[in-house]
Amino acid sequence: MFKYKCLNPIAKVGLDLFSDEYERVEEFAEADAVLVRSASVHDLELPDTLEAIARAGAGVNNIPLDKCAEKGIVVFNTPGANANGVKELVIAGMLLAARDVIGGINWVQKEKENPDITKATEKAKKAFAGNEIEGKTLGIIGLGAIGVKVANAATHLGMNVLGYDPYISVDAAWNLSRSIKHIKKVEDIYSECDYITIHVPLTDGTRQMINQDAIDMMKDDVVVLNFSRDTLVDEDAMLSALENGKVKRYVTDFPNPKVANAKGVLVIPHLGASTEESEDNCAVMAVKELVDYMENGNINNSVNYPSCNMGVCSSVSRVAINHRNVKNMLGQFTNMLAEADVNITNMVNKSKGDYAYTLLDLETGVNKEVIDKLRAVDGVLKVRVIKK
Ligand SMILES: NC(=O)c1ccc[n+]([C@@H]2O[C@H](COP(=O)([O-])OP(=O)(O)OC[C@H]3O[C@@H](n4cnc5c(N)ncnc54)[C@H](O)[C@@H]3O)[C@@H](O)[C@H]2O)c1
Ligand SMILES: O=C(O)CC[C@@H](O)C(=O)O
Repeated sequence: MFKYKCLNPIAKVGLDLFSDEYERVEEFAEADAVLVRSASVHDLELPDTLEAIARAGAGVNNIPLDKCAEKGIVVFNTPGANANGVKELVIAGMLLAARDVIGGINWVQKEKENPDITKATEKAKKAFAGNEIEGKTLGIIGLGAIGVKVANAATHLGMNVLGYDPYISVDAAWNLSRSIKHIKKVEDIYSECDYITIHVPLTDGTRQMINQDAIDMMKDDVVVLNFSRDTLVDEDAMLSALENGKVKRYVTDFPNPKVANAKGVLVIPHLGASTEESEDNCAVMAVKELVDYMENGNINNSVNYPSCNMGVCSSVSRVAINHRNVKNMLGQFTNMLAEADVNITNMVNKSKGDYAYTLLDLETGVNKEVIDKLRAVDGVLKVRVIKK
């Protein structure tokens, strides 16, 4: 029986994929597997029983990835599963920045008891006139699952689209419309675009990437959209730029006390992925990742361990070893098994950065003594007997 804990509400269509072998628990400390959306895991004590965390979403800045890796806890995310939901809200954000629909709707609410509202409308509406986005230039920083979808959609709205991503994946490049101009220097995005939208993960390298220097390079009246994470933007610099008229609108999906009531900022309460479709997609992908890891030891879409897949376990026994990516680990594992007279029928060893993972299919079962010996190897972080 496996125990799982949900740190946030997770869509039922995903949870329904857990078989009777899985029990939902209320205590984090009891869980073998955890599902999470935006709740922070940083301050939680990671139990020794915990094998895996699945982030039903893309951003993993709410999870201590290295701390988890050190404890042999594999962290998954669900790449692309909510990208369409975010794309649609980015397009809505651009339109709301271009046209004062919100000001207009607020005016109607204020005037809702006015019997002459029809006549008053025709006088008042000029205050809410705006611009069209067709023909304007959109710059996209980060051409991953979301950036590519925004780019392609914007071309269909008649925008000129410039894209910047020095680490673009082959898949993303294949999916990108040919009409998108590939930009090599991010400075060109800043200087050429009427709308700029950022779709990069929050890391130490991207934090505050939209800073005073970046804003200084931007065109007057630029609209900046941030559906990625608030700390990607130096919001003090952004608020000054709104104040002095350099930036026309800042559209953000991340309310905080600084922006919530600031003039010129359109603040959305983190709704990018809040669609039934995205929530379902993320939950289904996250649960499938956890089940395959718990039952077969396979790793798909991990952000702190390598991908590793040996399919459904059909051998007598399977053992998984999470370990550091250092030399002679495999040699020690195979020697120990040979000494215990255990034949390895299939084996995969993969690494990602400082961490590695080895899956071993065995012709016979292994006893506790051998498992304890494997656990004692310097650099081994976790040993799991997936099938006895
Ligand atoms: N608002 C929401 O509800 C919501 C929903 C999903 C994702 N997000 C945020 O959006 C981010 C992106 O999501 P995604 O699904 O597109 O992720 P993704 O991993 O598919 O794409 C991120 C892209 O950013 C690129 N990149 C990384 N560093 C860069 C840099 N310095 N300059 C330019 N490009 C860089 C990567 O190469 C990659 O192509 C997530 O990390 C998350 O923080 C927010
Ligand atoms: O779960 C959510 O609602 C937000 C998800 C989003 O921020 C992500 O990074 O995928």
